[in-house]
Amino acid sequence: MRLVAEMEVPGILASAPNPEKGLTIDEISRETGVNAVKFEGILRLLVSQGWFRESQPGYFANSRLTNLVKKGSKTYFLPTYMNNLIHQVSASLPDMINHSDPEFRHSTDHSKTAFQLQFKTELPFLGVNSWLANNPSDAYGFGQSMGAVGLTSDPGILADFPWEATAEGKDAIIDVGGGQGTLCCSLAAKFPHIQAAFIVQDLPETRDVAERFIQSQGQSHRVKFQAHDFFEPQQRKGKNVFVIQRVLHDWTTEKAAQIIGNIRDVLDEDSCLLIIESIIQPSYASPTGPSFRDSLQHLGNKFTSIPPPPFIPVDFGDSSRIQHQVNLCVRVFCNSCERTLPQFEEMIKVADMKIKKIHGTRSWESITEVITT
Ligand SMILES: C[S@@+](CC[C@H](N)C(=O)[O-])C[C@H]1O[C@@H](n2cnc3c(N)ncnc32)[C@H](O)[C@@H]1O
Repeated sequence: MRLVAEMEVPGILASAPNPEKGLTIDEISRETGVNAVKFEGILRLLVSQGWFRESQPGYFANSRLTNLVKKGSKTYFLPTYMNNLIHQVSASLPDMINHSDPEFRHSTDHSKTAFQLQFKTELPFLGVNSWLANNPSDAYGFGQSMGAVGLTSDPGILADFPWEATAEGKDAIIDVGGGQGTLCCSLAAKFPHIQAAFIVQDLPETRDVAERFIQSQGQSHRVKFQAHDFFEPQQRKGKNVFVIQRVLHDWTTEKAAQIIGNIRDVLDEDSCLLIIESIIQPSYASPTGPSFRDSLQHLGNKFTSIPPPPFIPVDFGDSSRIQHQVNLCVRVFCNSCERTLPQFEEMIKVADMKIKKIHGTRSWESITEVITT
């Protein structure tokens, strides 16, 4: 994917005399200078996964998916930066899990991961004084990639939660560890009537990528960046909606509890905390279970374990692939994980809080409302 994205194959096929028909492998080879025989096998594999089409024997054309890897598209950094980094680091996953030192194998330290093994560094991947903090171009690539991931989850997150009612009468919606501000920008664009300010809190090195992104979305007047270390006391007090998305999965239970504890300290009856993150379900399948019709009766606008029909896994198999993939990503980079419901409850209990409600969404993540005990 990195190869075709960097070679700008989508653009080359889009400028073919007939883009529906596309180009032959020899024509692509003439345009790009790569070896036709070597490149054809790569294109065929990508066709089999839907990334391109073979419009007629020997002709390759763009598919709808190709737009995702087009230069200039919002998702361009996934094939060209993040997936590449994930592939490099994943190569050391076996050496992390089965490390010769038992202390390393059982460590929960975020400096004892596949990332440090692969990159031969002592620095943790992200956070204060991390590898990202010391490598601005990587911080930029990572910020852009997180923004692209946001595009995959924002539609469901926005559609399946009462954002306008929750923001009513509030001073601000504050996205803690909000990266480049994708969620705030998506919320601001979809809900023009929300009066509350949108604040993206993240480390100072994220400011540049965040402010550029917010400006590119035309939201600089409503969405503001604020440098804030979430291990320090929360500075924003008042009537606020705190949101924390895809952050707690980067940290151990104790550290994650510390992060939400700092938000808990400023919560009162006029403010709330929403955790947006996946909840991992078991993957076993049983030969017994309700009919499809009865199973679907359990679907509703709240998190619930839907009883699977016979031979369908509890996590609905491949539908939960992204959650399991992200689970391993945070393992290789941060020595942490996506949580199961009991692990989620444990983290919230350690922070001396409790779950009010878990909202299932059509995204791959749930929205968990958390309150003080
Ligand atoms: C996995 S990214 C998630 C970003 C964003 N919430 C999203 O969903 O796209 C984790 C974010 O936490 C930020 N972060 C890490 N350590 C932090 C700290 N100590 N204080 C504030 N933000 C931090 C990183 O800069 C990064 O933007």
